[in-house]
Amino acid sequence: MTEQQLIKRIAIFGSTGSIGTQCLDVIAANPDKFSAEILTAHKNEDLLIQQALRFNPNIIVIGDESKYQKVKQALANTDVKVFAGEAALDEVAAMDNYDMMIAAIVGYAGLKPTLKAIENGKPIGLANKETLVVAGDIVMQKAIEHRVPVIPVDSEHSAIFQCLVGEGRNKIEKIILTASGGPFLGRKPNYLVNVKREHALQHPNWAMGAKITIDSATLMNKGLEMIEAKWLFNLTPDQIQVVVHPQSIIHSMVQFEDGSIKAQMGLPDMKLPIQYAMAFPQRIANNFPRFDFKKINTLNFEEPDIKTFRNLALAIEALEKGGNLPCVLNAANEIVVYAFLKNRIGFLEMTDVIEKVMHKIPFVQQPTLDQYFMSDGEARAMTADIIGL
Ligand SMILES: NC(=O)C1=CN([C@@H]2O[C@H](COP(=O)(O)OP(=O)(O)OC[C@H]3O[C@@H](n4cnc5c(N)ncnc54)[C@H](OP(=O)(O)O)[C@@H]3O)[C@@H](O)[C@H]2O)C=CC1
Ligand SMILES: CC(=O)[C@@H](O)[C@H](O)COP(=O)(O)O
Ligand SMILES: [Mn+2]
Repeated sequence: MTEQQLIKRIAIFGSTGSIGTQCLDVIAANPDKFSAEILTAHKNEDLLIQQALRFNPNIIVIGDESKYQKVKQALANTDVKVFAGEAALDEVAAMDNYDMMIAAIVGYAGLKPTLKAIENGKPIGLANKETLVVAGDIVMQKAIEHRVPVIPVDSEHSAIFQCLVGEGRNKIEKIILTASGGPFLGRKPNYLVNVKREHALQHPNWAMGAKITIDSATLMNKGLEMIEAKWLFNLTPDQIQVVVHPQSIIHSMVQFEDGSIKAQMGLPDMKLPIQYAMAFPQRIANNFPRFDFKKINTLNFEEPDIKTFRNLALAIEALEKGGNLPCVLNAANEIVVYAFLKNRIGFLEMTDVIEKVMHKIPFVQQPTLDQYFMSDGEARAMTADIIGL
């Protein structure tokens, strides 16, 4: 954003998703502060067209090339430029016509455009945690080289970020990531063996896309978030603790060297961390519902059951060993979640398959970006093969 420009031009990569649509809600509520400059979708061309007609962005990208003609025709009477295909995401991320990227694509597909935006010097509002799980060392190193702020959108990491504002060089003793526990909190394997996608998609506190909702049900989401936190806040694995907090009111906490703990709280509503990342370092007044201590007067905390929810144990193993193991874990997880959503694999089988893949793909201690890409491809192929996809 130039000094004269008051409006921050936002590029939403993944505008048709849960985060993307809420980001557009924030833009719609603050037309004096933000505009939607770039919007991208993968398959949902109808919603992308609607968004383009409403927000009049400069550029849109439809990932699925077979939908290009339909989108182009629908916007024939507008000035919106339409691009299509995976490569277009990288090309558009490398353009100069926006001030901040909101990285809201789900999964590994978000990595390359986010890297392009960083190389292009654009600040990132990062929802796509998989980007840091796959190649966190390279992504954060590039962000430092290009002096690009990576501001977390993920609610827990936004909470930690907010707790750290004003702390300067004060040392973190540990962070405490809160986990809702998902829809199966307290359940044991004899119950989980039979659960189906419809039940697993019922998150108790958050309405989110399908992939992250299944990750929350298996506790893989919290494992991915531990790895995400390591890279965002430069932490060692023993500085990252997970606590189950079923109400999702405390979004996470930081404990400092003197033992003092800071928490960030609020009702579970992703518009708040999205807006915070977009407006940082300012806070913007809004009419989002407020947390009322008189209405919810009990906040509970307990240890995560990693013997039952073994995905979290696998993610901790990947966090501790590092190298390409988090990338392999992520790739295998993306495939098993896809298979579970298609009713091709059971809830507990997901963990067994991920474990096999993690222990079969050759370990690389310090991968290059190309080696991360290769590990991702090998892990996906092996996972699909084991499942029989
Ligand atoms: N939802 C939430 O509340 C939270 C989400 N996050 C993270 O944010 C990210 C987005 O999550 P969420 O919004 O729930 O996901 P959704 O599934 O709701 O949306 C995903 C978005 O990515 C697009 N997309 C999917 N696959 C591809 C692909 N291969 N190439 C390009 N674009 C693609 C989709 O396009 P289309 O719909 O057109 O196919 C859609 O716009 C995830 O990494 C998630 O972990 C983090 C914290 C909270
Ligand atoms: C909203 C958000 O950030 C999600 O990642 C959320 O935290 C999922 O909840 P749990 O993984 O704690 O169930
Ligand atoms: Mn989260």
